[in-house]
Amino acid sequence: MKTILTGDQLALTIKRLSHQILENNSDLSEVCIIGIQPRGVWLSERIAQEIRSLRPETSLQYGILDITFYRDDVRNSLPVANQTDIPFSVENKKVIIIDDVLYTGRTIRAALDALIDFGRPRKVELCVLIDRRFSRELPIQPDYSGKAIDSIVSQRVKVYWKENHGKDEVVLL
Ligand SMILES: O=P(O)(O)OC[C@H]1O[C@H](OP(=O)(O)OP(=O)(O)O)[C@H](O)[C@@H]1O
Ligand SMILES: O=c1cc[nH]c(=O)[nH]1
Repeated sequence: MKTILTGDQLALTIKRLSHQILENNSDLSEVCIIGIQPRGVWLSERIAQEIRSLRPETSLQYGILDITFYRDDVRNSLPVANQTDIPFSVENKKVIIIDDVLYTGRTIRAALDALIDFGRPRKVELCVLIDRRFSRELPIQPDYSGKAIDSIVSQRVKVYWKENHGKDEVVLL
């Protein structure tokens, strides 16, 4: 096991990603942040919280999206859906999709399909905490990346969150 990000590094990375999103989007009224269920939501909530504290005067459009029934891969177990909550229109907005790990790109492909059911965004960007680069099976790349790592198929990135696991840490198993 190798630590990719310690708790302190993770906190700094989340701050950086939030600042980069603000740097590229001065007008937050046109922006929607959407966390991918289940694991992307831990990250998206932290980023949304950070952006709200940096821009307390604006109300951030924040939602969560389940992609279970849009996946193109067969799972061994019965699929269990999570909640989707997008209480605003994405029509003509800039949507920033947030997930914890980008590996093959299939989750994000599914997320794009699921998102389109809510309208036609003007632009969609992708923000991930860990980019397992050179592992993609689809032409999908992040616009905001916490850390890009090299890894092999037998490895797995695991992201631990205080709220769920009692600690903040990212490891490569
Ligand atoms: O780019 P991809 O290959 O789609 O992998 C990335 C996804 O994998 C993880 O989810 P999850 O553990 O639910 O998916 P997995 O079982 O495919 O790893 C992670 O939270 C990402 O959503
Ligand atoms: O390493 C990986 C690959 C896909 N999903 C994860 O959560 N970790």
